[in-house]
Amino acid sequence: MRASGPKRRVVVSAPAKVNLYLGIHTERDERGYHRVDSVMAALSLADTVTVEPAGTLEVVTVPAADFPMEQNTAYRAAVALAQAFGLEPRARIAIEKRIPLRAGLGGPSADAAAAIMGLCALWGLDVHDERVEAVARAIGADVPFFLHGALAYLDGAGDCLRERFEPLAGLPVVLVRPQGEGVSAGAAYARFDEDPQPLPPLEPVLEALRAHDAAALAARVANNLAPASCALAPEIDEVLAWLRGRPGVRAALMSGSGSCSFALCASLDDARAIVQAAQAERGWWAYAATMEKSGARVIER
Ligand SMILES: C[C@](O)(CO)[C@H](O)COP(=O)(O)OP(=O)(O)OC[C@H]1O[C@@H](n2ccc(N)nc2=O)[C@H](O)[C@@H]1O
Ligand SMILES: Nc1ncnc2c1ncn2[C@@H]1O[C@H](COP(=O)(O)OP(=O)(O)OP(=O)(O)O)[C@@H](O)[C@H]1O
Repeated sequence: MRASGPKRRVVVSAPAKVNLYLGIHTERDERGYHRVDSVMAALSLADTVTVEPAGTLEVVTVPAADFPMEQNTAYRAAVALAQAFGLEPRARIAIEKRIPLRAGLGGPSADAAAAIMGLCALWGLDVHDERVEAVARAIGADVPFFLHGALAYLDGAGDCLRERFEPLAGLPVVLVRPQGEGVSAGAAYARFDEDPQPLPPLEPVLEALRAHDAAALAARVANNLAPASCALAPEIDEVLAWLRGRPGVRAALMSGSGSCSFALCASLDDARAIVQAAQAERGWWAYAATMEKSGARVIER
């Protein structure tokens, strides 16, 4: 029988997300962060984060990152978590990357949430402790979502949980990211400020999710950050127009700050056919995902 107490090696799944609704307000908080209404869904596309004890703090990624380890959200999360609890951040964190970067799929945030979850298990901390929540929020606006489940509405800076919904687990979602640099979230918000867009209706989206109604949801998804991101990366519009003309697409929308877009599909076969066509006809990155039933979660310890 396994002894209770701190665990020795923990493997955590770090799922990507899409924003089914993103409404950016012009109002900002004391940090300069915009007020945001955000509805996010976790997906079956995921990084894998393995956390184990070590002499110092080390973060390695596969494939290797092109930026210093100290800038990795998982590294920053480990330092902040240890500091919040008066511990030394002694751990090795290995991240298998599958979620594309600068895509609006929340990869860096998911990795941070998974690292936090793994370190809590390793160090015997309660992941529901409010200090853990504060650490998550300090690392990135999307990080708290991944600690809270699979389908949720958040407000504040997009980091305050307001409502959780029964996951639409298994719902097919195809992801398509055009070639190019992608879009950084900060750049998209800065562009938004130059030409703020009206808020789309939020309540109909929440009603569709409360009713667990995927068809009603598809008619209501919206993102008012999309015009800003499309101005920075016009190829996003090309992807959206292409997606909307494919068989089986119920709705297509840019995720988060882009440059990845997604389509809610009638079937997984439709999603797979779209992946093939996106790769063969356009050379775009594409992935046939489904909605998940949980956010970041321990898969092995
Ligand atoms: C676009 C979204 O992904 C939608 O889910 C998020 O709003 C962004 O989440 P994120 O990548 O975790 O964002 P962070 O790393 O916290 O912030 C990156 C930058 O985006 C801007 N930012 C982010 C969130 C927010 N509510 N207002 C902002 O203005 C800030 O300039 C910030 O410096
Ligand atoms: N764990 C990580 N994985 C990938 N990139 C990371 C990680 N930690 C820090 N980064 C940095 O974050 C940058 C991407 O940030 P950005 O917020 O634009 O990403 P994103 O993939 O669009 O995610 P989001 O949807 O949360 O905005 C990378 O270019 C890299 O420099």
